[in-house]
Amino acid sequence: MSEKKRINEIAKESGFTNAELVEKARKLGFDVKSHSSSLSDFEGKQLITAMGSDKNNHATEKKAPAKKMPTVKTEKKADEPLTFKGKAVVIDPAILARAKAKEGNENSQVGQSTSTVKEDSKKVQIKIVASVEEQEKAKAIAEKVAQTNKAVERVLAKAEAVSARVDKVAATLTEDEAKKVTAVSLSPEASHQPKEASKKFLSNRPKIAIKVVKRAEEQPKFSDRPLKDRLKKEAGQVKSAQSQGKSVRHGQTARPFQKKTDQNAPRVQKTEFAPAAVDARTTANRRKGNKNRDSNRSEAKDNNRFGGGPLRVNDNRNQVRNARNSNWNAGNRRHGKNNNSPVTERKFFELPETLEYTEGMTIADLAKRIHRESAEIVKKLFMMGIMATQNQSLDEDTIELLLIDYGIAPEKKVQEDKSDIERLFVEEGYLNEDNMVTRPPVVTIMGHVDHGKTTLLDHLRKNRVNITEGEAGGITQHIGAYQIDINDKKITFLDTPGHEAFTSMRARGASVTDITILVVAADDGVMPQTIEAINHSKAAGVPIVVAINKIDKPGANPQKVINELAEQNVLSTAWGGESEFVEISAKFDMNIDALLETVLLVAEMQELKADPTVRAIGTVIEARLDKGKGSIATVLVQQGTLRIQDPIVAGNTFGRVRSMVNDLGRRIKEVGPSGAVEITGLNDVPQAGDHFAVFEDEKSARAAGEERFKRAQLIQRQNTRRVSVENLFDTLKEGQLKKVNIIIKADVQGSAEALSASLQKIVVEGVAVDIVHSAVGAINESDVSLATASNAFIIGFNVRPTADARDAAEREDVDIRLHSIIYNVIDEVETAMKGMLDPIFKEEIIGEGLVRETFVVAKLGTIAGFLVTRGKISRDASVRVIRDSVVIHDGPIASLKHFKDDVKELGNAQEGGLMIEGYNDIMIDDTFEAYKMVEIKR
Ligand SMILES: Nc1nc2c(ncn2[C@@H]2O[C@H](COP(=O)(O)OP(=O)(O)OP(=O)(O)O)[C@@H](O)[C@H]2O)c(=O)[nH]1
Repeated sequence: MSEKKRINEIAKESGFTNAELVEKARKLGFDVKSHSSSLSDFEGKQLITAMGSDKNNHATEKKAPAKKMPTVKTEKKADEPLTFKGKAVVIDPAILARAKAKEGNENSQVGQSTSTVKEDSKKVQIKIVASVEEQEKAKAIAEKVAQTNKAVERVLAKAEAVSARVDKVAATLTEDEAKKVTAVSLSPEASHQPKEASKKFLSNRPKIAIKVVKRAEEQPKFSDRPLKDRLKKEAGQVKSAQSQGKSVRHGQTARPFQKKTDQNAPRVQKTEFAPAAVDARTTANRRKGNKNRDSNRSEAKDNNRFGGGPLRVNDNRNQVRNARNSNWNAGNRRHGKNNNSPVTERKFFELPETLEYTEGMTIADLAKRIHRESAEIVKKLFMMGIMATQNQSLDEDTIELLLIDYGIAPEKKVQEDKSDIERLFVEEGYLNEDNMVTRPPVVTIMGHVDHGKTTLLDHLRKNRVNITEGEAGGITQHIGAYQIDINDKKITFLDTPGHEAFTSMRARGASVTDITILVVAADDGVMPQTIEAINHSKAAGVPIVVAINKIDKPGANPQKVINELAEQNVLSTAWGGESEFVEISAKFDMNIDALLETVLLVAEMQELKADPTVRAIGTVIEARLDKGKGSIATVLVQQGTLRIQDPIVAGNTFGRVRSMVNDLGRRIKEVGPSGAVEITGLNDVPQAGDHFAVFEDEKSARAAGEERFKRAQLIQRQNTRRVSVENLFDTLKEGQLKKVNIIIKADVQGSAEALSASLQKIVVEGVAVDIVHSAVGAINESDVSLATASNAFIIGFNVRPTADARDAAEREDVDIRLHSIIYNVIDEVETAMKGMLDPIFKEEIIGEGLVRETFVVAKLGTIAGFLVTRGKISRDASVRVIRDSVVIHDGPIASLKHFKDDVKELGNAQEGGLMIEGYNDIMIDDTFEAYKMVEIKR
């Protein structure tokens, strides 16, 4: 059985190509289609034989490479990985044969190969030498490194390793690149290099050269080319932009440039493109006014990077990032707050000529208004002796001082003080004239003790209050005030007899009384409290209706009362005076109607009007705290109408009217002018005499109430200054007083009158003395109360204040002057009014001492060793030296010592040393008394 073989198998075995064999087979007449066609054993042999005869025809040409190649391969195997044209070769005899045949065909220069190899080897050597020469620096470095043998060996070893790596890299390179790289050592020609050449190659450290060559070639491959291109392109853009006169944004041009420059292989780019970059940057800088210092700094960094060497690519990249950041930063700063550009100077503002200020402005507010720094104002205030911080509120005086200092005319802004409810009582425009209606008079009953005030009030309440049927058993409630009807007209009575309430209310600035009924008992006549009541009424400018009471009594003498009242300047209209006189009997209801009609008449004369349409304002008559209901206040409505749920401010309290009860105990929903009601709903208890006002809403009521409370506390702390002889002149100077109010209390009427007449004669420009009250008797509480209400001071002539009055005066800070010589009184008041009152000092002896020893100290003087025999001797006292009962010296103490220590004072029975200022003649057994000058209150 003959075996069959495929042509490709024969080709493998014979070393011929499939095509050759197929072609030959066809020529021999075998039936073959391709290299996979089969031939019998015989045919195969025939084919080989035929091929063999052909081969012989070209023997030299083909065999030479065929035989040499394996040799080369063998050599290669020993030393290096098998490569062919720089590619790894698989060791397969058939492929090798085929490849060889192919190469033979391509070159057809088998005979010349040896010489070519030789030439190439020379080239390689020349090239190596050349490259070594070119890389002198590298050599130098290598030589330095190779100063020790070990180092040289290490370098050589490294070179070998690099060589191996180069081979590896070359294997992966493209054919062209491989050609370049292996031109030195890896070309097929080079592979034919003898071993000696290889050794020589190594000894000359060709690998280092190769390394350098490789680096030089790699550089452009990885970064140089594209970067160059980009740089060229962008530099071109910059140039073209410049040439077109376009503005080149720094951030757009300089930044990309930096990036390129940094990534580039150093020298080439620097020399080639730096000028363009500088141009671009210069342009940008010029446009920005050279503000961008950072960009210059980053430029310097760039320059430094140029010297960094090609191997620091990554480092450069980082720097590029930094440079980019710095550029961005620079760009941002241009727009941002941290601009490094020169600080813009504050625009100068002229000071205003006038400035409308509000009290309580802070320094910062003021600084803003006058366009000056707060610090400047703080400094200015400091120079003026005022320590303040910029957020501190300034008072009116300080603001005005400051503005005047700046040359600005201060103008206080008139602000509506919502918390100032008092203004509503005097403000024009709060009331509407068109809505005005007649209102009932508010009457207070005053008079001396037991003259029948309470009897009259009770009688009026019980018999005149219009109690309708079914109303609380006809019993009126005591709420502090009530209203009666008489001839369809109403009269409001304040239910507090005496003048305490009257004065206390007046002292609080409230003036609710329209008419005073002065009750004088016909059987008793004018008594001290009658006079006080008269004076109170006069001081308040309230008309008096005199009720001569108890005319039913057998001993009643109305005429006497009229006469006495005339002495007090209370004259009947029948006598040409201003007061109405009515003779009554409160107890027996005589002439009460006449009294009430007289009151109404007087009221009519007064033309008492009110506007019931406005929000209510009025005065607190009484107030108390009820355990169940809380704060309860009786308020007298003076204007407007008070309604349930009204937001209200009363004194320093606030709230909403929760309930209203009238004098009949009836719950009502509203009350008009001159009506008195008891209200609940206030957050605290107001005081009698406090004003109240209804607000538009609870919020503003609360705000006003709180503000008033705050201010009241402040005033309390400031301890309100009352007029006294000491501060009289200052008070007059401040323009607060046009009248000096004086209350005179004397031992006898004659003295009081004489004093009163003398004081009224004092003439001080623009000021008049007003004797508010002049009476006989001790200074009592009522005098103090009147003095408080009238801002007066009291002169006691040969009289003393009662203990209560003294306490009250101290409490209310009322000045009481006690004298026994009229001239002294007049002199004091006149001096005070002229502001010439000198303080009075009194000598106060604090202690005595006895000199027991004297020591003379050079340069110092005589020191007296002494014993304190009475009281104490203090350092700040003066001493009077007494010898044989005669005062021989009087002067201040220079030093006081206890043993060697300086002391402030020495007590009784203590010993010490003493020096007297300017006196050294002190002797043993001299005595001395120590005294101080103490200012005494007048
Ligand atoms: N005969 C007579 N007695 C009267 C009259 N009015 C009052 N009285 C009596 O006088 C005394 C004192 O009367 P009051 O009403 O308490 O006098 P007051 O002024 O209120 O006295 P004080 O409350 O102490 O200030 C009482 O006993 C009354 O009865 C009157 O018109 N005729």
